[in-house]
Amino acid sequence: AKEKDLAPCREILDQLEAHDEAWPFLLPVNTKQFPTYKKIIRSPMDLSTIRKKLNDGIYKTRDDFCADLQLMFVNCVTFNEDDSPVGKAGHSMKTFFDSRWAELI
Ligand SMILES: Cc1ncccc1N[C@H]1CCCS(=O)(=O)C1
Repeated sequence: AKEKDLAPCREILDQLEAHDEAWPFLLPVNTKQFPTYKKIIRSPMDLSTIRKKLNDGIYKTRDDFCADLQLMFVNCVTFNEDDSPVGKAGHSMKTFFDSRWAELI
């Protein structure tokens, strides 16, 4: 198998989707509920979109996958206050992701 295959990405994504604080990230942000979102966030990203891209073979490397996760977290910090429910969930999810990602050799 390719030394840097994408199987660990599936595994980490499974764990992110199952995380207690994944709820803000499971689906694309609803721009009707948050009308300013599209103006402030130029490149929306969420876990369902990442799952589809992974399944459709869009990611060629692990780092392509990692970049979309980081985009999702940066969008969250950009739009949400750190002490808001969504902001706190985002920090928690990023800490979890970063620790699992670091475990990959
Ligand atoms: C990740 C994010 N950034 C900015 C605004 C909203 C969200 N997520 C929403 C997803 C649907 C449920 S919710 O509306 O409570 C939170």
